[in-house]
Amino acid sequence: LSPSNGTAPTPLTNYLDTQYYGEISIGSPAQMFNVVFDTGSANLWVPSYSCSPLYTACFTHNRYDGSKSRTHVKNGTGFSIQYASGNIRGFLSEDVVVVGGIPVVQVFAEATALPAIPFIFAKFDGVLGMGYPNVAIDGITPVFDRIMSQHVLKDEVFSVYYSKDPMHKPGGELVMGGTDPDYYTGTFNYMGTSEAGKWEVNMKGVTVGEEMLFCKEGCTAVIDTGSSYITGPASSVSVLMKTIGATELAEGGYTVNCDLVKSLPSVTFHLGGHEYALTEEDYILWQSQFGEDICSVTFRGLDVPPPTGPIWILGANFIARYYTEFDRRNNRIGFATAV
Ligand SMILES: CC(C)(C)OC(=O)N[C@@H]1CNC[C@H](C(=O)N(Cc2cccc(Cl)c2Cl)C2CC2)C1
Repeated sequence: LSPSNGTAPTPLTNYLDTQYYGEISIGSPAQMFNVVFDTGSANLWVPSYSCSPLYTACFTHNRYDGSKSRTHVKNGTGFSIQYASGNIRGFLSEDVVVVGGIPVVQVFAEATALPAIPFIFAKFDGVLGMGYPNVAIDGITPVFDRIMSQHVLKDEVFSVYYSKDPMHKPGGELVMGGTDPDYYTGTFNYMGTSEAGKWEVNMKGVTVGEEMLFCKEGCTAVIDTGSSYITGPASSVSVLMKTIGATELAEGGYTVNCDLVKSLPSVTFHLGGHEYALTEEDYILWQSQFGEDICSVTFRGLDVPPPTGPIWILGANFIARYYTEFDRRNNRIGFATAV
């Protein structure tokens, strides 16, 4: 722990503004893993040493070997996660997990089936869910809950900074127990989570330029540190893309003519009585490939079926603009302007 102030920082690496991950250790002696700290889920999983060689994605990542850890406790219960992007299967184990210098005895999943799509593209090894316990598969107590019950944190909160500047070191920071004033300016605006058990809030509307076009009767916004982009209902996003003159690519992405980027409108999210605007700098990913510029739009259409949906998911590109505090003590989320 940082001396006496009860906060525990973990530096994050930024990969292409789409994957932000930090290092944890599992086992004794420590086996190191890069994980996404994902507020949209609540389980910890890493690739397993006993992953079948059929799964290439296991062999391009660090794998946990329980037989090499003297603090490993066998469990063996089956485990699976159905992501929108692919499922993961494996089994449960228990061992000492160290996050930000804080050790916890944690039940986690060893993945033995890791689909190449999408995990061959992942720079991280696994996922550490920072969601509420009731999102946790198999009712496993999440890591942050185990850390809170040790009463070592100053406040029962964690905060996330995602940098957009490739030169800026580190690429981001997770702070457990508080916030890091080095990475935001001004004050926090808070809003209650819409249902006690998820990192989501009520959104009052989405404005493009000066006109409120979407979510006019109110809707739900999920603040998801594990998502790269902003997603909204497919119909709304396709209208939004038409409004800004974007064209759809095969795999669901959108691009705009780079010459038009500077004249693009702001997209503003009305949350908790405040307006959170993203300018074209925040939502256009400008890449030069083979000498030509590609300007992709970091919005995606995604239809989440009721009762969960329809929802908007505010991911990394939103968090990169608005430093976010996730407050478990008061069941609220705070935003401040990121530096
Ligand atoms: C219902 C439940 C299973 C809990 O839902 C979730 O877990 N929902 C998760 C919500 N947060 C994003 C997660 C996700 O999409 N990925 C895949 C991913 C994201 C960005 C970049 C890459 Cl390369 C990848 Cl592979 C996990 C790595 C975080 C799903």
